[in-house]
Amino acid sequence: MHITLQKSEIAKQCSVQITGSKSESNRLLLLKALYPQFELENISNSDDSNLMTKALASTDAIVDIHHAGTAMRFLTAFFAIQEGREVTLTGSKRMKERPIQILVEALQNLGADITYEENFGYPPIKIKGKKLIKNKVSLQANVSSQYISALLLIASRLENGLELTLEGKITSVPYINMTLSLLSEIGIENSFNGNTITVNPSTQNPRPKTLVVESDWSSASYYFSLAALSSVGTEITLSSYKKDSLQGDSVLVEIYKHFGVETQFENNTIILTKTNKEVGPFSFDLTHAPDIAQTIAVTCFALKIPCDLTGLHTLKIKETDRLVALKTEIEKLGGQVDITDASLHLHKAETIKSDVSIATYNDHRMAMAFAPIALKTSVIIEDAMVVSKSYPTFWDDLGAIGFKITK
Ligand SMILES: O=C(O)C1=C[C@@H](OP(=O)(O)O)[C@@H](O)[C@H](O)C1
Ligand SMILES: C=C(OP(=O)(O)O)C(=O)O
Repeated sequence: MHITLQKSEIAKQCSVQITGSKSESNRLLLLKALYPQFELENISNSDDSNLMTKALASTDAIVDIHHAGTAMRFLTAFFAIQEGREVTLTGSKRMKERPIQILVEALQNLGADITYEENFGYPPIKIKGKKLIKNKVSLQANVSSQYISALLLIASRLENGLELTLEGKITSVPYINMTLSLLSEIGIENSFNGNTITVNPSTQNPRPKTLVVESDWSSASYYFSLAALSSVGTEITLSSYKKDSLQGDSVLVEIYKHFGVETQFENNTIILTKTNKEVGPFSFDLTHAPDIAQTIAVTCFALKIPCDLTGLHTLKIKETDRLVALKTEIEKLGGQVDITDASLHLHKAETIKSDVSIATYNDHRMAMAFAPIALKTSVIIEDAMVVSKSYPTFWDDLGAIGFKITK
Protein backbone atom coordinates (compact mmCIF):
# COMPACT_ATOMS: atom_id res chain seq x y z
CA MET A 1 0.00 0.00 0.00
CA HIS A 2 1.38 3.39 -1.03
CA ILE A 3 0.48 6.42 1.09
CA THR A 4 0.65 10.13 0.43
CA LEU A 5 1.90 12.43 3.14
CA GLN A 6 0.57 15.87 2.37
CA LYS A 7 2.65 18.82 3.50
CA SER A 8 1.98 18.75 7.25
CA GLU A 9 2.71 20.49 10.51
CA ILE A 10 2.98 18.70 13.81
CA ALA A 11 1.36 19.94 17.01
CA LYS A 12 3.49 22.46 18.91
CA GLN A 13 3.38 20.08 21.89
CA CYS A 14 2.80 16.38 21.37
CA SER A 15 3.65 13.06 22.92
CA VAL A 16 4.14 9.52 21.68
CA GLN A 17 4.51 6.19 23.47
CA ILE A 18 7.00 4.01 21.61
CA THR A 19 7.17 0.22 21.81
CA GLY A 20 10.06 -1.60 23.50
CA SER A 21 13.48 -1.87 21.89
CA LYS A 22 13.59 -4.55 19.21
CA SER A 23 17.21 -5.34 20.04
CA GLU A 24 16.66 -5.68 23.78
CA SER A 25 13.45 -7.66 23.21
CA ASN A 26 15.07 -10.17 20.87
CA ARG A 27 17.87 -10.78 23.36
CA LEU A 28 15.53 -11.12 26.33
CA LEU A 29 13.14 -13.42 24.47
CA LEU A 30 16.02 -15.76 23.73
CA LEU A 31 17.29 -15.56 27.31
CA LYS A 32 13.78 -16.32 28.60
CA ALA A 33 13.72 -19.41 26.40
CA LEU A 34 16.95 -20.52 28.12
CA TYR A 35 15.88 -19.30 31.59
CA PRO A 36 12.06 -19.39 31.80
CA GLN A 37 11.98 -17.93 35.32
CA PHE A 38 12.22 -14.36 33.95
CA GLU A 39 9.23 -12.11 33.32
CA LEU A 40 9.47 -9.50 30.56
CA GLU A 41 7.68 -6.15 30.31
CA ASN A 42 7.36 -3.64 27.44
CA ILE A 43 8.46 -6.23 24.87
CA SER A 44 8.53 -4.82 21.33
CA ASN A 45 5.36 -5.29 19.27
CA SER A 46 7.47 -5.35 16.07
CA ASP A 47 7.09 -8.07 13.44
CA ASP A 48 10.70 -9.08 14.14
CA SER A 49 10.08 -9.65 17.85
CA ASN A 50 6.80 -11.45 17.16
CA LEU A 51 8.66 -13.71 14.74
CA MET A 52 11.32 -14.31 17.37
CA THR A 53 8.69 -15.31 19.96
CA LYS A 54 7.01 -17.68 17.51
CA ALA A 55 10.27 -19.24 16.34
CA LEU A 56 11.44 -19.91 19.90
CA ALA A 57 8.18 -21.71 20.66
CA SER A 58 7.98 -23.55 17.32
CA THR A 59 8.32 -27.31 17.02
CA ASP A 60 8.13 -27.24 13.20
CA ALA A 61 10.86 -28.62 10.97
CA ILE A 62 11.12 -25.32 9.08
CA VAL A 63 11.31 -21.97 10.79
CA ASP A 64 10.90 -18.92 8.54
CA ILE A 65 11.95 -15.62 10.07
CA HIS A 66 11.18 -13.46 6.98
CA HIS A 67 13.26 -10.25 7.06
CA ALA A 68 14.39 -10.44 10.71
CA GLY A 69 18.21 -10.42 10.61
CA THR A 70 18.80 -10.29 14.35
CA ALA A 71 16.37 -13.18 14.85
CA MET A 72 18.11 -15.18 12.09
CA ARG A 73 21.51 -14.83 13.74
CA PHE A 74 20.34 -15.34 17.34
CA LEU A 75 18.22 -18.39 16.45
CA THR A 76 21.13 -20.00 14.58
CA ALA A 77 23.03 -20.10 17.86
CA PHE A 78 19.93 -21.05 19.87
CA PHE A 79 19.00 -24.06 17.71
CA ALA A 80 22.64 -25.21 17.60
CA ILE A 81 22.39 -26.14 21.30
CA GLN A 82 18.87 -27.64 21.33
CA GLU A 83 19.90 -31.28 21.72
CA GLY A 84 17.92 -33.66 19.51
CA ARG A 85 16.16 -30.89 17.60
CA GLU A 86 16.56 -30.63 13.82
CA VAL A 87 15.45 -27.48 12.10
CA THR A 88 15.83 -25.62 8.84
CA LEU A 89 16.11 -21.92 9.46
CA THR A 90 15.13 -19.78 6.50
CA GLY A 91 13.90 -16.32 5.61
CA SER A 92 12.87 -13.91 2.87
CA LYS A 93 14.60 -13.57 -0.50
CA ARG A 94 16.71 -10.78 0.98
CA MET A 95 17.57 -12.89 4.05
CA LYS A 96 19.07 -15.44 1.69
CA GLU A 97 21.48 -12.70 0.56
CA ARG A 98 22.52 -11.65 4.08
CA PRO A 99 25.77 -13.46 5.00
CA ILE A 100 25.92 -15.82 7.99
CA GLN A 101 29.14 -17.73 7.36
CA ILE A 102 31.17 -16.04 10.11
CA LEU A 103 28.64 -17.13 12.75
CA VAL A 104 28.11 -20.61 11.31
CA GLU A 105 31.88 -21.20 11.17
CA ALA A 106 32.33 -20.08 14.78
CA LEU A 107 29.55 -22.43 15.89
CA GLN A 108 30.99 -25.28 13.80
CA ASN A 109 34.38 -24.68 15.44
CA LEU A 110 32.65 -25.09 18.79
CA GLY A 111 31.30 -28.43 17.54
CA ALA A 112 27.88 -27.48 16.09
CA ASP A 113 26.27 -29.38 13.22
CA ILE A 114 25.11 -26.77 10.66
CA THR A 115 24.92 -27.14 6.88
CA TYR A 116 23.84 -24.86 4.05
CA GLU A 117 20.68 -25.81 2.16
CA GLU A 118 21.13 -23.55 -0.88
CA ASN A 119 24.13 -21.21 -1.17
CA PHE A 120 27.29 -21.64 0.88
CA GLY A 121 27.51 -18.92 3.52
CA TYR A 122 23.85 -17.90 3.37
CA PRO A 123 20.46 -19.01 4.75
CA PRO A 124 18.63 -21.34 4.61
CA ILE A 125 20.65 -23.52 6.97
CA LYS A 126 19.96 -26.91 8.52
CA ILE A 127 20.82 -27.14 12.19
CA LYS A 128 21.05 -30.38 14.18
CA GLY A 129 21.11 -29.36 17.85
CA LYS A 130 23.93 -30.78 20.01
CA LYS A 131 25.63 -30.34 23.34
CA LEU A 132 28.68 -28.10 22.73
CA ILE A 133 31.71 -28.87 24.89
CA LYS A 134 34.43 -26.64 23.41
CA ASN A 135 34.66 -23.16 24.86
CA LYS A 136 37.21 -21.19 22.85
CA VAL A 137 36.64 -19.65 19.45
CA SER A 138 37.67 -16.58 17.47
CA LEU A 139 35.75 -14.72 14.79
CA GLN A 140 35.96 -11.72 12.50
CA ALA A 141 34.33 -8.75 14.27
CA ASN A 142 34.06 -6.14 11.52
CA VAL A 143 31.06 -7.49 9.55
CA SER A 144 28.18 -7.71 12.04
CA SER A 145 28.04 -7.60 15.83
CA GLN A 146 24.95 -9.81 15.64
CA TYR A 147 27.21 -12.86 15.16
CA ILE A 148 28.99 -12.00 18.40
CA SER A 149 25.80 -11.32 20.37
CA ALA A 150 24.35 -14.62 19.11
CA LEU A 151 27.28 -16.57 20.58
CA LEU A 152 27.21 -14.58 23.83
CA LEU A 153 23.50 -15.21 24.35
CA ILE A 154 23.93 -19.00 24.39
CA ALA A 155 27.35 -18.91 26.07
CA SER A 156 26.18 -19.46 29.65
CA ARG A 157 24.35 -22.61 28.52
CA LEU A 158 27.51 -24.15 27.03
CA GLU A 159 29.10 -26.81 29.21
CA ASN A 160 32.23 -24.71 29.77
CA GLY A 161 31.07 -21.18 29.04
CA LEU A 162 32.79 -19.24 26.27
CA GLU A 163 36.00 -17.38 25.56
CA LEU A 164 35.57 -15.37 22.39
CA THR A 165 38.46 -13.67 20.59
CA LEU A 166 37.42 -10.84 18.29
CA GLU A 167 39.55 -10.31 15.20
CA GLY A 168 39.92 -6.98 13.40
CA LYS A 169 38.10 -3.73 14.05
CA ILE A 170 34.97 -4.34 16.15
CA THR A 171 31.77 -2.93 14.66
CA SER A 172 28.52 -1.90 16.41
CA VAL A 173 30.14 -2.23 19.84
CA PRO A 174 27.17 -0.86 21.86
CA TYR A 175 25.10 -3.85 20.71
CA ILE A 176 27.75 -6.22 22.14
CA ASN A 177 27.77 -4.25 25.39
CA MET A 178 23.96 -4.40 25.47
CA THR A 179 24.13 -8.21 25.29
CA LEU A 180 26.72 -8.38 28.06
CA SER A 181 24.76 -5.93 30.27
CA LEU A 182 21.62 -8.03 29.93
CA LEU A 183 23.60 -11.14 30.86
CA SER A 184 24.92 -9.30 33.93
CA GLU A 185 21.39 -8.21 34.81
CA ILE A 186 20.30 -11.82 35.09
CA GLY A 187 23.40 -12.77 37.06
CA ILE A 188 25.58 -14.31 34.35
CA GLU A 189 29.21 -13.34 34.88
CA ASN A 190 31.12 -11.98 31.92
CA SER A 191 34.01 -9.73 30.98
CA PHE A 192 35.12 -7.79 27.90
CA ASN A 193 38.83 -6.90 27.91
CA GLY A 194 40.59 -5.73 24.75
CA ASN A 195 39.48 -8.19 22.11
CA THR A 196 38.50 -11.03 24.44
CA ILE A 197 35.03 -11.68 25.83
CA THR A 198 34.46 -14.31 28.49
CA VAL A 199 31.11 -15.63 29.66
CA ASN A 200 30.91 -18.05 32.58
CA PRO A 201 28.65 -21.11 32.42
CA SER A 202 25.58 -20.80 34.64
CA THR A 203 26.34 -23.14 37.50
CA GLN A 204 23.22 -22.26 39.41
CA ASN A 205 20.01 -21.04 37.87
CA PRO A 206 19.66 -17.23 37.93
CA ARG A 207 17.05 -15.91 40.38
CA PRO A 208 13.60 -15.02 38.94
CA LYS A 209 13.22 -11.35 38.07
CA THR A 210 11.08 -8.98 36.00
CA LEU A 211 13.03 -7.27 33.24
CA VAL A 212 11.60 -4.09 31.75
CA VAL A 213 12.57 -3.25 28.18
CA GLU A 214 13.36 0.41 27.48
CA SER A 215 11.55 1.86 24.46
CA ASP A 216 13.30 1.80 21.10
CA TRP A 217 15.83 4.57 20.44
CA SER A 218 16.09 3.77 16.70
CA SER A 219 12.31 4.38 16.48
CA ALA A 220 12.81 7.61 18.45
CA SER A 221 15.21 8.81 15.73
CA TYR A 222 12.30 9.70 13.41
CA TYR A 223 10.96 12.10 16.05
CA PHE A 224 14.40 13.68 16.49
CA SER A 225 14.27 14.27 12.75
CA LEU A 226 10.75 15.73 12.96
CA ALA A 227 11.85 18.00 15.82
CA ALA A 228 14.84 19.20 13.78
CA LEU A 229 12.57 20.10 10.84
CA SER A 230 9.79 21.72 12.89
CA SER A 231 9.35 25.33 14.00
CA VAL A 232 11.25 26.77 16.97
CA GLY A 233 9.62 25.88 20.28
CA THR A 234 8.07 22.58 19.10
CA GLU A 235 8.17 20.02 21.91
CA ILE A 236 7.88 16.25 21.38
CA THR A 237 7.65 14.00 24.43
CA LEU A 238 8.57 10.32 23.99
CA SER A 239 8.29 7.49 26.50
CA SER A 240 9.64 5.33 28.12
CA TYR A 241 13.33 6.26 28.09
CA LYS A 242 16.19 6.51 30.53
CA LYS A 243 19.49 8.37 30.62
CA ASP A 244 21.67 5.30 31.17
CA SER A 245 20.37 3.45 28.10
CA LEU A 246 21.82 0.15 26.87
CA GLN A 247 21.02 1.23 23.30
CA GLY A 248 23.83 2.87 21.33
CA ASP A 249 21.32 4.83 19.25
CA SER A 250 20.77 7.04 22.31
CA VAL A 251 23.75 8.94 20.84
CA LEU A 252 20.91 10.73 19.00
CA VAL A 253 20.77 13.12 21.97
CA GLU A 254 24.30 14.36 21.18
CA ILE A 255 23.93 14.22 17.39
CA TYR A 256 20.68 16.17 17.18
CA LYS A 257 22.05 19.05 19.32
CA HIS A 258 23.87 19.90 16.11
CA PHE A 259 20.48 20.26 14.37
CA GLY A 260 19.03 22.47 17.13
CA VAL A 261 17.23 19.73 19.08
CA GLU A 262 17.73 19.79 22.85
CA THR A 263 16.71 16.73 24.88
CA GLN A 264 15.62 16.71 28.50
CA PHE A 265 15.13 13.54 30.51
CA GLU A 266 12.13 13.86 32.81
CA ASN A 267 10.83 10.92 34.84
CA ASN A 268 10.67 8.16 32.24
CA THR A 269 10.31 10.46 29.21
CA ILE A 270 12.50 12.45 26.89
CA ILE A 271 11.36 15.89 25.75
CA LEU A 272 12.78 17.06 22.43
CA THR A 273 12.69 20.82 21.94
CA LYS A 274 13.53 22.64 18.72
CA THR A 275 15.72 25.68 19.45
CA ASN A 276 16.74 28.59 17.22
CA LYS A 277 20.33 27.32 16.87
CA GLU A 278 21.80 27.88 13.41
CA VAL A 279 22.69 24.65 11.67
CA GLY A 280 25.76 24.00 9.52
CA PRO A 281 27.55 21.12 7.76
CA PHE A 282 27.59 17.85 9.69
CA SER A 283 29.99 14.91 9.86
CA PHE A 284 29.90 11.80 12.02
CA ASP A 285 31.29 8.27 12.24
CA LEU A 286 28.33 5.89 12.63
CA THR A 287 30.33 2.66 13.13
CA HIS A 288 28.56 2.18 16.45
CA ALA A 289 25.07 3.39 15.48
CA PRO A 290 24.43 2.21 11.90
CA ASP A 291 20.61 2.13 12.14
CA ILE A 292 20.27 5.92 12.39
CA ALA A 293 22.24 6.66 9.20
CA GLN A 294 19.12 6.97 7.04
CA THR A 295 17.38 9.25 9.55
CA ILE A 296 20.37 11.60 9.74
CA ALA A 297 20.95 11.72 5.98
CA VAL A 298 17.31 12.72 5.36
CA THR A 299 17.36 15.28 8.20
CA CYS A 300 20.42 16.93 6.64
CA PHE A 301 18.89 16.88 3.17
CA ALA A 302 15.67 18.49 4.42
CA LEU A 303 17.63 21.09 6.42
CA LYS A 304 19.63 21.80 3.24
CA ILE A 305 22.97 21.20 4.91
CA PRO A 306 25.78 19.01 3.57
CA CYS A 307 26.81 15.95 5.56
CA ASP A 308 29.55 13.34 5.66
CA LEU A 309 28.68 10.04 7.28
CA THR A 310 31.40 7.40 7.73
CA GLY A 311 31.56 3.94 9.35
CA LEU A 312 28.71 2.72 7.14
CA HIS A 313 30.36 -0.58 6.05
CA THR A 314 27.48 -2.67 7.48
CA LEU A 315 24.73 -0.83 5.59
CA LYS A 316 25.02 -2.82 2.38
CA ILE A 317 24.09 -6.12 4.10
CA LYS A 318 21.02 -4.86 5.93
CA GLU A 319 17.34 -5.09 4.80
CA THR A 320 18.52 -3.60 1.51
CA ASP A 321 21.76 -1.97 0.41
CA ARG A 322 20.96 1.16 2.38
CA LEU A 323 23.74 3.25 0.81
CA VAL A 324 22.42 2.70 -2.72
CA ALA A 325 18.80 3.11 -1.55
CA LEU A 326 19.57 6.42 0.16
CA LYS A 327 21.42 7.79 -2.85
CA THR A 328 18.66 6.76 -5.26
CA GLU A 329 15.78 8.19 -3.23
CA ILE A 330 17.46 11.43 -2.10
CA GLU A 331 18.44 12.07 -5.73
CA LYS A 332 14.79 11.58 -6.81
CA LEU A 333 13.96 14.42 -4.42
CA GLY A 334 16.54 16.65 -6.13
CA GLY A 335 19.57 16.02 -3.90
CA GLN A 336 23.06 14.87 -4.79
CA VAL A 337 24.77 12.02 -2.93
CA ASP A 338 28.17 10.35 -3.34
CA ILE A 339 28.69 6.94 -1.76
CA THR A 340 31.56 4.52 -1.22
CA ASP A 341 31.36 1.08 0.43
CA ALA A 342 31.43 2.67 3.87
CA SER A 343 30.54 6.34 3.57
CA LEU A 344 28.01 8.81 2.28
CA HIS A 345 28.50 12.42 1.25
CA LEU A 346 25.40 14.53 0.86
CA HIS A 347 25.76 17.80 -1.03
CA LYS A 348 23.90 20.88 0.19
CA ALA A 349 20.39 20.68 -1.27
CA GLU A 350 19.14 23.56 -3.41
CA THR A 351 15.52 22.40 -3.71
CA ILE A 352 13.28 19.62 -2.46
CA LYS A 353 10.98 18.30 -5.19
CA SER A 354 7.29 17.78 -4.36
CA ASP A 355 5.13 14.67 -4.83
CA VAL A 356 8.08 12.34 -5.30
CA SER A 357 7.35 8.63 -4.81
CA ILE A 358 9.89 7.10 -2.42
CA ALA A 359 10.65 3.39 -2.90
CA THR A 360 11.26 1.51 0.37
CA TYR A 361 12.95 -1.75 -0.73
CA ASN A 362 11.34 -3.89 2.04
CA ASP A 363 13.22 -1.66 4.47
CA HIS A 364 11.22 -0.18 7.35
CA ARG A 365 13.89 2.45 7.93
CA MET A 366 13.63 3.78 4.36
CA ALA A 367 9.90 4.45 4.92
CA MET A 368 10.32 6.01 8.35
CA ALA A 369 13.43 8.05 7.57
CA PHE A 370 11.77 9.78 4.59
CA ALA A 371 8.47 10.54 6.39
CA PRO A 372 9.74 13.80 8.00
CA ILE A 373 10.14 15.24 4.46
CA ALA A 374 6.38 15.91 4.74
CA LEU A 375 7.14 18.85 7.04
CA LYS A 376 8.69 20.50 3.96
CA THR A 377 6.62 19.19 1.06
CA SER A 378 4.20 16.43 0.07
CA VAL A 379 5.74 13.02 -0.53
CA ILE A 380 4.56 9.50 -1.39
CA ILE A 381 5.86 6.49 0.55
CA GLU A 382 5.65 3.20 -1.32
CA ASP A 383 4.73 -0.04 0.49
CA ALA A 384 4.26 1.98 3.64
CA MET A 385 3.44 -1.00 5.86
CA VAL A 386 7.08 -2.12 5.77
CA VAL A 387 7.33 -0.10 8.99
CA SER A 388 5.83 -3.06 10.89
CA LYS A 389 9.25 -4.74 10.91
CA SER A 390 10.16 -2.56 13.88
CA TYR A 391 7.33 -0.03 14.49
CA PRO A 392 3.84 -1.21 13.44
CA THR A 393 1.93 1.88 14.68
CA PHE A 394 4.25 4.42 13.08
CA TRP A 395 1.71 5.93 10.67
CA ASP A 396 -1.05 6.02 13.32
CA ASP A 397 1.33 7.82 15.67
CA LEU A 398 2.27 10.38 12.98
CA GLY A 399 -1.45 10.88 12.19
CA ALA A 400 -2.13 11.57 15.87
CA ILE A 401 0.48 14.37 16.05
CA GLY A 402 -0.72 16.17 12.91
CA PHE A 403 0.42 14.35 9.77
CA LYS A 404 -2.06 14.42 6.89
CA ILE A 405 -1.94 10.90 5.48
CA THR A 406 -4.02 9.57 2.58
CA LYS A 407 -4.10 6.05 1.21
O1 LIG B 1 22.30 -6.74 17.77
C1 LIG B 1 21.38 -6.03 17.36
O2 LIG B 1 20.27 -5.97 17.93
C2 LIG B 1 21.62 -5.20 16.15
C3 LIG B 1 22.89 -4.95 15.71
C4 LIG B 1 23.21 -4.09 14.56
O3 LIG B 1 23.66 -4.90 13.49
P1 LIG B 1 25.18 -4.98 12.98
O4 LIG B 1 26.06 -5.37 14.10
O5 LIG B 1 25.11 -6.04 11.92
O6 LIG B 1 25.57 -3.64 12.44
C5 LIG B 1 21.99 -3.28 14.12
O7 LIG B 1 22.21 -2.73 12.86
C6 LIG B 1 20.74 -4.12 14.09
O8 LIG B 1 19.61 -3.39 13.68
C7 LIG B 1 20.43 -4.65 15.48
C1 LIG C 1 19.31 -3.91 10.48
C2 LIG C 1 18.16 -4.03 11.13
O1 LIG C 1 17.58 -5.20 11.52
P1 LIG C 1 18.02 -6.72 11.29
O2 LIG C 1 19.48 -6.77 11.00
O3 LIG C 1 17.67 -7.37 12.59
O4 LIG C 1 17.18 -7.25 10.15
C3 LIG C 1 17.39 -2.81 11.49
O5 LIG C 1 16.40 -2.93 12.23
O6 LIG C 1 17.74 -1.71 11.05
